[in-house]
Amino acid sequence: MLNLKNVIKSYDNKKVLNDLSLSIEKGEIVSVLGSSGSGKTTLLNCLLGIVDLDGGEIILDNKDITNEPIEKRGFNIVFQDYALFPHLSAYRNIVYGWRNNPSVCTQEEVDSLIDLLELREHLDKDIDQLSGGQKQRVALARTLTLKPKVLLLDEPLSALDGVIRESIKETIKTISREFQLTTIIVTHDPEEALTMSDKVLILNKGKIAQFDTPENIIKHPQDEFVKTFILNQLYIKKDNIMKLFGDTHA
Ligand SMILES: Nc1ncnc2c1ncn2[C@@H]1O[C@H](COP(=O)(O)OP(=O)(O)OP(=O)(O)O)[C@@H](O)[C@H]1O
Repeated sequence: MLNLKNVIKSYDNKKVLNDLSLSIEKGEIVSVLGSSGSGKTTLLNCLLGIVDLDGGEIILDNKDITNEPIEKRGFNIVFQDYALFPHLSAYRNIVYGWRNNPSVCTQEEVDSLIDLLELREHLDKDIDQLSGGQKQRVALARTLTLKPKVLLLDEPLSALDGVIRESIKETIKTISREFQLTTIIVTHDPEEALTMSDKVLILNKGKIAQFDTPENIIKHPQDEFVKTFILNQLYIKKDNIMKLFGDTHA
């Protein structure tokens, strides 16, 4: 279990994360949703250990990791741009971190990850020969060979279109279930957050507007921000599509 207790982070005397407390169960998929500047990336950076907290604690499996260095936390991230090495093949990218930590994962486990992510036929290809979805899967495989306790994904679907988005969504869900891997996804897209996650953390100006299941957020939005900002975006999308068919009462 991951616990945040009264987490505070300030920049220029302004609280960017303002007293966040929450618990995430092992194996849960949680999306962090909020408008630009709401503190999503800052929260990710605090979890990773890239920036220090100004107050509060981060507890992972009953251990206080607030002051642990990045490499000892057990968090791993797949960045929005995947951060793959363009001069290495897909396979060499996948095993890059594992080669330096071979005790973490067996060759059989690496092989089964490659199969799970349907990458076997692409292993010898250069990175620029891969589609966006294939690059995303290589980045996921590379991170998973390091057996993170918590997987962080920064806007994992933003560079992908329609069908591929849906297939990566399913892949992320499968990985999380199969490995009982706590997964935290940063996104600014309500549809993405609500359809991928067990719970959604909605941030508004560094505070928790609501931390709840997708169903509760839709059926019982906790405040005006959740109602007007998040749900309205979904209704606007739906309205726009219905207007195409001449239905103005969608
Ligand atoms: N290193 C920094 N120095 C000063 N201010 C910062 C720094 N990093 C972030 N901020 C400020 O903290 C606030 C939250 O930024 P953050 O990047 O966490 O938001 P976000 O929700 O990820 O936004 P976006 O969706 O646009 O990426 C913003 O007002 C930003 O200007």
